[in-house]
Amino acid sequence: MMNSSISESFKSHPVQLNRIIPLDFKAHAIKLPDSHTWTLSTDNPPPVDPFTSESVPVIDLDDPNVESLTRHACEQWGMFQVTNHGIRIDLLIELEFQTRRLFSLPLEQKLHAVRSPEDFAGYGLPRISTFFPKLMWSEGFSIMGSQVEHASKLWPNDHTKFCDVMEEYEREMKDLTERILGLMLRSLGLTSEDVKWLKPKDGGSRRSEALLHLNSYPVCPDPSHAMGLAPHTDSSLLTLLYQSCTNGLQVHKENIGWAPVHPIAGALVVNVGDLMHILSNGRFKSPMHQVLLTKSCHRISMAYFYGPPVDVKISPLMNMIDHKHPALYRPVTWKEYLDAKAMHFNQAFEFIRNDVHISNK
Ligand SMILES: C=C1C[C@]23C[C@H]1CC[C@H]2[C@@]12CCC[C@@](C)(C(=O)O1)[C@H]2[C@@H]3C(=O)O
Ligand SMILES: O=C(O)CCC(=O)C(=O)O
Ligand SMILES: [Fe+2]
Repeated sequence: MMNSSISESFKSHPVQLNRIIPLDFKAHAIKLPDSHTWTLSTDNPPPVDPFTSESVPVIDLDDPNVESLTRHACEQWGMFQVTNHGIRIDLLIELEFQTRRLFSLPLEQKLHAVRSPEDFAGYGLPRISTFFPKLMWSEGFSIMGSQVEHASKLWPNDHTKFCDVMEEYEREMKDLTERILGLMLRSLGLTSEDVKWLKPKDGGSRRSEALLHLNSYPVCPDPSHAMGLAPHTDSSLLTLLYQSCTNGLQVHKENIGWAPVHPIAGALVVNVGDLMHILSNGRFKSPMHQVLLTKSCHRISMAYFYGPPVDVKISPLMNMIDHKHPALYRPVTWKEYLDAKAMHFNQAFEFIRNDVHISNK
């Protein structure tokens, strides 16, 4: 955990404090400050009508056709919701309770656990805030393991329950993410032999890594001129998101535009990450998504970013390559990819494309 890909990437690309420390949202509940006023482009088509058009697929993990449904969802959307995933509803309720408990603390108390410029863990603005002139109307808390140091700064005598819940959720997410990852790979015709790195032998540094990130989007005085989370793709292999019951998440789909991801009680959202896009040689898309705000609901969400062990190079899988489909990307570790993202944001793929960097031997 000390030398994780994520921690190493933050060390190489520190974040300025003015892109870490959130606003006191409660003190600005009446008027949106200029620092948070976005000129939102009008070239997006209006959001699709939820009753007439296609929406993000919902897959029952017990469905006999689960593999082909998964492949279709990953090729067409890069995102789907899963039900019958086996995560206990009381754990999800407790997770939401602890998350709301954290974000409802006064700002000065949350700042006791603020991230430092070279660290990924703790309280602060989304990392992608460095790429925009205006700030987003959101705050977050990043966890790897139980994050006792930061939690005990928030609640000096009363952090055990928070840490226990987060740790239990991380354990459950790890198993479920690996199960869904296996499903995605089988749906592409791959066997466990093809992806041995997925289940590395325990011990040493060869362990998959993950980050649990809690997101909070307070009620906003002027939602149409503010941004919850700007359009981005996830820098993971796979992200599992619990969005509780508030609206706001949208995913971008070719020929459709921005489509809302309607909350379904107890369901989890699965998001294809950039590394899965690379592994599948572009066959599975890592989709753009964003979060818009509302005037009346304080949205929270919990995103579990799953990635490969620190020394594994991710590149298009052999089975995805032939003379018609040459390898589009060169091999990268997760750290190298996070660094490319920290420098080039949504253009990161361009920097690891084969035709840009190396000539094929
Ligand atoms: C493992 C990850 C995933 C990161 C980068 C790194 C650590 C921080 C993560 C997030 C969490 C919040 C949304 C996001 C968009 C952000 O701003 O910081 C994520 C980002 C990404 O998916 O790129
Ligand atoms: O809040 C959400 O639903 C989206 C969060 C997200 O996209 C992220 O954390 O990467
Ligand atoms: Fe995301």
